[in-house]
Amino acid sequence: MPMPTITAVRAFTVRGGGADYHDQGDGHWIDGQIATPMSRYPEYRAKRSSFGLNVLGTLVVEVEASDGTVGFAVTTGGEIGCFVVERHLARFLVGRPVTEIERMWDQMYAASQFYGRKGVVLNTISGVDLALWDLLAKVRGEPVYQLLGGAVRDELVFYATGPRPDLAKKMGFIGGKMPLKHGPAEREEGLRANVAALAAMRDAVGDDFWLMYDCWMALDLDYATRLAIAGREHGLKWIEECLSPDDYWGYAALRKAVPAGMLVTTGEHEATRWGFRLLLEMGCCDIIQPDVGWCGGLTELIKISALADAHACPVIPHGSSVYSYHFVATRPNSPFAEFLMMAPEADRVVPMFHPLLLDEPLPEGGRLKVSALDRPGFGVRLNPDCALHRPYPAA
Ligand SMILES: C[C@H](O)[C@H](O)[C@@H](O)[C@@H](O)C(=O)O
Ligand SMILES: [Mg+2]
Repeated sequence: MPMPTITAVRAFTVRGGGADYHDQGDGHWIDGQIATPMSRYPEYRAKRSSFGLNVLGTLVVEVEASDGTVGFAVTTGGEIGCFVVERHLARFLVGRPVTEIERMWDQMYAASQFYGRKGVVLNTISGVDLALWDLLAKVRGEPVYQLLGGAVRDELVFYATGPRPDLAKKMGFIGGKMPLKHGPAEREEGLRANVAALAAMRDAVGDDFWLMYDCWMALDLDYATRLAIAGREHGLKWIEECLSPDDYWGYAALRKAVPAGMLVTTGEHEATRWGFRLLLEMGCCDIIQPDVGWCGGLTELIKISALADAHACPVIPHGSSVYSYHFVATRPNSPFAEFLMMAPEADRVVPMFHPLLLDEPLPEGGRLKVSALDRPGFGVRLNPDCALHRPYPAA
């Protein structure tokens, strides 16, 4: 039976949460003081929105097939992403059978290599790829994870990211990853405050609950090494994304410098099998954390994950709601997942891409039954109350 073909591709942007989950407005922990590469400039230290962390906004990609089925996905990409989709990538989709995801991915990547390869262009390709997987799975009437080889576990278990691991423990999560507050520009006083905050949280959660620091590219090798050594006595399980994503050499050195038993993790701002090949072959980290909405989509994450598995390196995707859940359910080397606490005080479980997606499944007791994913596609709907803007309608 011939498969439907793609008849239309549409790209929208939307503000206020959604896939650009850093776009939260005032009073949310995720826009509080968190160390970043911009923290060396005091005027950009208090809030990450001050230097534009939320500048892109959400990209919504819709792909419609000849039988009327519509697949969609959301990622971080905004108007730039809309331009790339409608003025460049759509030509590789329209007219193609919904099954030819590999061909469409290869043409999107090869055709944009002269200006893409990573960053917002790979975010955009990821968004298109996820929409294609949503469309194909809907045409076949199956959840995406069933197209990926089926579940290898009955439930997903999550660690929680946010400033309140003490609350996350009470909610049943297996660990808590805190954003690092102070960077090297705040010198010894800042380092002591980072360690004191970890020590206080360790006292609050007890010895067996995982505690991690997310350093969001803010550190240098010396500072990261000293933080890791100081964190050891407080049971710091892993130290995440300490350095620039381009400093593969620094990560390789850091991994040799940290105390035995402490893990070095990174990857959320890396893209494609080639970027992750560098991380793996240079011995940069113990866990890779690709974001399926940024690394190239599911089509690329399948390749990245197989490469990591050959290196015995776990793949714990950066939190991306249903888009990572459907993947993690199917991979033995993805034994747990990340859940970003998107309530402003990190004190309750709310949908990660709130308010943009309806039917987003939520962990209960820090766990999510794979059966909660048993709806066609990724199993979510766009919230009709969220105003979508289409800046580059098809010419
Ligand atoms: C909490 C971190 O600062 C980032 O906002 C977060 O998106 C990312 O680094 C993560 O690992 O969740
Ligand atoms: Mg991170």
